[in-house]
Amino acid sequence: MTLPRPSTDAGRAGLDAFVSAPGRALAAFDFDGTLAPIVADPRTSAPYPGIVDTLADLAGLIGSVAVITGRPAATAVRMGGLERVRGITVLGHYGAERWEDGHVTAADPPPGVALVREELPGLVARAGAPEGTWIEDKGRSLSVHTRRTADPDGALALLTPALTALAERAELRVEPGRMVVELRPQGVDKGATLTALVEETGTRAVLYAGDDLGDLPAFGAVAALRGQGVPGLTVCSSSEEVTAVADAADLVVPGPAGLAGLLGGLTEAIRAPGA
Ligand SMILES: O=P(O)(O)OC[C@H]1O[C@H](O[C@H]2O[C@H](CO)[C@@H](O)[C@H](O)[C@H]2O)[C@H](O)[C@@H](O)[C@@H]1O
Repeated sequence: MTLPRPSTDAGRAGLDAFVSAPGRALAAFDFDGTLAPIVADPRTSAPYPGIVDTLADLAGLIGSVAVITGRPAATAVRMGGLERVRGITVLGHYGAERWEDGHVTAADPPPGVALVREELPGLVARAGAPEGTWIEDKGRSLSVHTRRTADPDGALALLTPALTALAERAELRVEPGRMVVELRPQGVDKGATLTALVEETGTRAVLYAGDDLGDLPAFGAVAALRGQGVPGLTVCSSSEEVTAVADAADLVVPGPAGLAGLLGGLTEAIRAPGA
């Protein structure tokens, strides 16, 4: 299997460094839209067939593997069967939660989350949310999904002003995503989380793959790490729903299926260098 060629010089250098010194490489992945295909009902998400086995193979060859997700850490582990990947770190809620070896550590959520939990159903109803709008309560954040409405973008446009006002009152952050708006605690994002993990693990080459706007801070972190002498590769799991991520990536693969191919190619390239 031939490895795809990143479109940027920095991405090519990142890929070369990753494959040539795998023992100090970190591969980190978003979950929904990256490891798991997008589905209409978030409660039914599942990894792309075979991708977790491929990830487990790769994990045995490189320094560190992580998933950094907007989901609660334990939810991503359960939905993904990620406990099968030896040594994996799963950072949930953009890094506010950490799952390792079956244990979750996290600080308490700020009080604004309880305020949003109380007020969100009434606010969504008063705003005239169309049928199919769904509130996902993730414990330390809440998301309003519109994918199952007749006009998801229109529903988001209708609801976002009121959601933004509620987030301001609750001192929470508004996180836009694929047919979803999330109200979540401030002070953490995937970029800071990835940077901290790179420092903690002594990583010398980093790969980050994502598909949505919430992944762009991690792409920014890879760019900043390059400036500090850590080569890196950003990978977009592409969709027609979000083009900004492809625009920012060194390498674009066609969705989770394309990522599965890339992971297989990396595994082969590390096992048989120069083949
Ligand atoms: O950081 P991620 O792992 O990508 O999580 C981001 C959000 O993913 C989920 O929503 C998205 O995936 C759903 C299932 O495919 C889809 O129905 C929805 O439209 C997407 O926005 C999840 O439900 C959210 O809580 C996550 O924040």
